[in-house]
Amino acid sequence: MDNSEEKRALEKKALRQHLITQRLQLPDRAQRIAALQQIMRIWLVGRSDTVIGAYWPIKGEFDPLPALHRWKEDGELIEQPQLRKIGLPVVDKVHKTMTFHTWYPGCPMEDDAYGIPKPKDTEVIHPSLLFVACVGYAAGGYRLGYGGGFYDRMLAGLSPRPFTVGLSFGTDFLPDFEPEPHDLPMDAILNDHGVVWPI
Ligand SMILES: Nc1nc2c(c(=O)[nH]1)N(C=O)[C@@H](CNc1ccc(C(=O)N[C@@H](CCC(=O)O)C(=O)O)cc1)CN2
Ligand SMILES: Nc1ncnc2c1ncn2[C@@H]1O[C@H](COP(=O)(O)OP(=O)(O)OP(=O)(O)O)[C@@H](O)[C@H]1O
Repeated sequence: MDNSEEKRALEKKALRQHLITQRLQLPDRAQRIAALQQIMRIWLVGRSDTVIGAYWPIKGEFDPLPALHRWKEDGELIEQPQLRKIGLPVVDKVHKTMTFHTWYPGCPMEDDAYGIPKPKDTEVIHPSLLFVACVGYAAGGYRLGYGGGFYDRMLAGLSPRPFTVGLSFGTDFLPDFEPEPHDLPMDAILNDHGVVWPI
């Protein structure tokens, strides 16, 4: 790493820390969460996916699982022939890879190498739609994550790629974010105000 790259990495680290602290302290967190739950549910009505990937929330991330669980139950009401499935990420810290495994409420869980709960011994699934947690987001659908590069690496190796939807709070917008060559933009970004990408 040369000096300018090192400076950039340190700035990104500080930015992540700032955004995570701000997110944990949001004074109107409950209202923002309620708004984004509604927005997610309405957005999902227009989609025909049957397998959706999401995440187990950490560090004050928005929790996508209540809206997805309702989406799953709605599928049973309309008797969608193929049962709807929800998956959560399982990471391999050594090879830096990520797969998705079935999750259901009450599913046995265990901690992954980063201390994030993951489904224990459930089947691998291949989501056509992925909800992705954002630490920050920017114009063009760009996302700042925790710095593992798991989504970029996984998406770069998938064909066709799943449709990717970043979930964020309005306070996480980064007006000056400069994407790096490996950054793959999200297909859409939702926050507590609605669909903010594409605009
Ligand atoms: N809830 C949730 N689960 C998720 C993700 C996510 O963003 N949110 N991921 C999305 O990818 C994957 C896990 N990604 C991770 C990426 C980095 C670190 C991590 O520990 N990073 C170092 C800092 C690295 C750096 O800044 O250079 C650290 O925090 O010490 C942990 C998990 C899969 N599961
Ligand atoms: N397609 C790829 N192939 C190999 N390495 C990659 C690829 N995409 C990203 N990386 C590496 O992953 C690391 C982290 O990237 P970045 O800082 O963009 O993470 P992030 O998107 O914020 O984090 P995350 O996706 O884990 O939440 C970088 O060092 C980058 O070189």
